[in-house]
Amino acid sequence: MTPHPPRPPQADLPSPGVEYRPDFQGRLISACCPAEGIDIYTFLRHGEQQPRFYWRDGSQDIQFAGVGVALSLMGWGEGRFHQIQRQARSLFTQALAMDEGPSLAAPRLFGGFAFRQDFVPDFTWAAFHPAHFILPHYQLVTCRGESWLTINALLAPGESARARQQALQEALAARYRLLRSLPKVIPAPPSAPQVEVDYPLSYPAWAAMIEEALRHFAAGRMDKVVLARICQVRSPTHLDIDAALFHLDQRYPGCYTFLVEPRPHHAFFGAPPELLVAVQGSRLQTMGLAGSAPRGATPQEDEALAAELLASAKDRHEHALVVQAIQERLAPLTTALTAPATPEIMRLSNIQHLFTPIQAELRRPDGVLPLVELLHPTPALGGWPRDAALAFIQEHEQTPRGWYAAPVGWIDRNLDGAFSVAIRSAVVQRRRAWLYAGAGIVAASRPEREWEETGWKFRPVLEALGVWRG
Ligand SMILES: C=C(O[C@@H]1C=C(C(=O)O)C=C[C@H]1O)C(=O)O
Repeated sequence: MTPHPPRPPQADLPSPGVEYRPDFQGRLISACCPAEGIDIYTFLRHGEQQPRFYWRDGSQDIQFAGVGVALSLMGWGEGRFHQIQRQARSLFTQALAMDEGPSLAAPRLFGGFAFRQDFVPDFTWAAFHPAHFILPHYQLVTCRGESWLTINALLAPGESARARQQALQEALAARYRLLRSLPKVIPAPPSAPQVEVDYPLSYPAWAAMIEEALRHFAAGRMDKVVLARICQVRSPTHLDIDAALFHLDQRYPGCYTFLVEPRPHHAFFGAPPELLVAVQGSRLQTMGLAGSAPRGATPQEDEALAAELLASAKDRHEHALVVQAIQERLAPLTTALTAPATPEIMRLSNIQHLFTPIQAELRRPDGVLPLVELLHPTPALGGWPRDAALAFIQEHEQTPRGWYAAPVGWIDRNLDGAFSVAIRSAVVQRRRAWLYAGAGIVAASRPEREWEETGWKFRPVLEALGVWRG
């Protein structure tokens, strides 16, 4: 008997029957129209019985929302980034070019990745996958006073493009009229007075995990690890995600508010301040964000806390590891890599951080996903060295991270896009929410201070759910 030839690496092979194939499932066809007068929260509320997506980049004054599914793309294991890239490329290169609107209105994929490639959905993350992107059936984009409504679908092999285009335009016009006729939704202020809030990880267990990390540092096995804990909220009534998003948009205007709800009532949302990476053509933007201090009660106190943070050797070290790792990973792929030598302060309603903006030009632009793969997780969410930190997290954190601290964002038809890291976030199923918050641990960390810091980081989502209790 001849021996079997060695198996080729599995990572990059298409999974037959699972990966999107334009010749089987159909080619992308879409139509768009200006959507003057349609408000994004009204659009989202109207779609609440369907999968929904939302993304807001405060720095660009841009909001995207999606409702329903024209196509789902998934990826598994080590090859998950490549699998999504390959499917997105076939989707957009094979798309039928009809009714071209402005690039703002063009079809986009929304989604993200689990923190780990070996993610397995558990009860909390039942509707999530290791990599999952959705081309929404309806998509609404608003940017600096302009808004566009887009309808996306797949044209089955053999189907008439002209007839389908006509049908899509009629459906789009009908949806526009319907959305215009609905009363504008202004989500009520968050309020959940009778909720139960608990923190499943006790303080002694947290302190023991940190002491163990300190022993690893002392033994020279690691320099930094980001450790997280969770907060569980149970409410007698449904938690109002739309109100939470609205609140986060108002309260954290510079952050990246997101919602990924792949199945109704399985919503993952949050308002991270941290961009993992944005790519447009050859232009790349990212940041180092690590090192945290509370906000002061007065402007003077705020300034004093910021000055203390900038002068803290522990926080500067924690921050420098992030900036160095990002620069090292990007260096071979980029030119004109710039990062100021001294961090700035990023001030949010609940916290202040050390922040280093980083820019570069890509030598061989190929969209955003290869950069997401390269950078995730930075030492701001994993640690340093990466493998040792990830192994430590896997062994010692008691709750799987799911999609917490992982990339969420969007991809456009050029495969460009933007991804934040899904922190200051929660996964919500009707009356229950699980919030995640982590902190970077280095040799000079103290368990009680890091416990307190994770407490400040729960605050945005607790407030957004109407639950904040000092
Ligand atoms: C891990 C989180 O935040 C990260 C950790 C920080 C820190 O340790 O100072 C700061 C910003 C984020 O990169 C979180 O919010 O859950």
